[in-house]
Amino acid sequence: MSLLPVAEAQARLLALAAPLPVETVPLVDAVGRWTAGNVLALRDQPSRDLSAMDGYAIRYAERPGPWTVIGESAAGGGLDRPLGTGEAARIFTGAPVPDGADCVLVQEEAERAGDRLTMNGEGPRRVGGNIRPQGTDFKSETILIAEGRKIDGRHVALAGIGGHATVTVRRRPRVALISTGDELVPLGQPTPGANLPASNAPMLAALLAGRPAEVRDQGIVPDDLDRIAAAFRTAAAQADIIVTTGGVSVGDRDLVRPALEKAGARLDFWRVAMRPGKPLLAGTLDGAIVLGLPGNPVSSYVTACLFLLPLIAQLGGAADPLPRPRTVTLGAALPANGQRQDYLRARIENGLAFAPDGQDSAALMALAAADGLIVRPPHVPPAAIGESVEMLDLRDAGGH
Ligand SMILES: Nc1nc2c(c(=O)[nH]1)N[C@H]1C(S)=C(S)[C@@H](COP(=O)(O)OP(=O)(O)OC[C@H]3O[C@@H](n4cnc5c(N)ncnc54)[C@H](O)[C@@H]3O)O[C@H]1N2
Ligand code: MOO
Repeated sequence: MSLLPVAEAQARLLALAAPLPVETVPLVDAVGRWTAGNVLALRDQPSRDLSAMDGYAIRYAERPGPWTVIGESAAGGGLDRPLGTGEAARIFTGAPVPDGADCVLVQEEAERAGDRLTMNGEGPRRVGGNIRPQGTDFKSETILIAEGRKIDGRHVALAGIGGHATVTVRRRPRVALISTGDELVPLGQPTPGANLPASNAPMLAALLAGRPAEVRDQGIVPDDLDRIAAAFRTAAAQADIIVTTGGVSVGDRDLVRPALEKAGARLDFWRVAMRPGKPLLAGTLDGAIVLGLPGNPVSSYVTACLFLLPLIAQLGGAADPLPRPRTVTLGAALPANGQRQDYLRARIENGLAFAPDGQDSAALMALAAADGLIVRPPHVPPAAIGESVEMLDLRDAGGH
């Protein structure tokens, strides 16, 4: 099999993923998930003409007064009768404007003595001054949040004001994590000889924390065909996504691919034209989607950002599941690139992007210090200082 271009591999992976069934949840619980349909306003906002200021409801043509104050309109309340000629009403921010009034005189520009009110200053600039007319933010039936948008606090406010307490989203995918490798020991355990803490699964769990996924770590499985195949079958019975790390390259101990076949999976692709992350593998096993990430921690992280997060977004019904790069300006030159799309760990300093040495796919120091990944397409020529390049933000990877 030759190396698949990154965009093609992403498209093939997402094509394996149909959005999950819907569920209706309280608005706040939907944060970070994607709307499963358009969210329509159930009411006008404002529901009627409201005052934008504390002051007096008056008739514009009657400035500068005097007026007789006949009552009060407070937020949630109102005046029990329309204003007549020469009449004004005390009014507060958010309170309904009484019939007969057409603007609000702010109290800083009002002079009041008992019931007698006069204007003291410029007053409202126009008919309708200091009034928020009914339906100016939105009218009933307006699309407040389009299908497939990621919900955040702004949408909670918008849908909430629009009359909703709940929203319909997709069920969270269940993600099973399997770490493969004879050399691995759980975090914090002794590492005699060439043993190594198994940091990939905790790293992935951390990447998914706060995102819509139910993560289950199935632990470490040694490099044994039958045991990896058995782990696959256990995972397939309870997960929507099975993520393995390690064992996807070409060594004799790289058994994830044969174990998948043994478990009865269908391989969709293996090996992508990217650095890091070349040996990435994807397939399906029963109803689950299998993503085999390379064992090198940086390769694992970068492929998770570029494939696992978009997959979760796709299953969640995101309209735009792929991460969006932004343009940055280079602070140091970059060499020409080879046949694989490069994702360089980069820092932003004084507004310029630098990709320091230490780009090895096992080098966690550079990853941990990085602000983003500079994307270098295959076969691009050298890039000079001041040139624009694309960068993926590592703080917000995937699933808009
Ligand atoms: N002859 C070739 N060798 C390699 C190729 C190749 O094309 N031809 N590809 C290289 C590339 S690129 C990568 S990336 C690695 C990925 O290999 P695997 O996915 O098979 O990973 P492993 O060999 O199992 O492990 C690689 C490395 O990562 C460490 N590791 C593994 N799991 C974990 C974990 N859970 N937490 C922390 N670290 C982990 C492991 O100890 C190894 O050091 O293959 C190249 N080789
Ligand atoms: O693709 Mo590997 O991730 O270059 O080291």
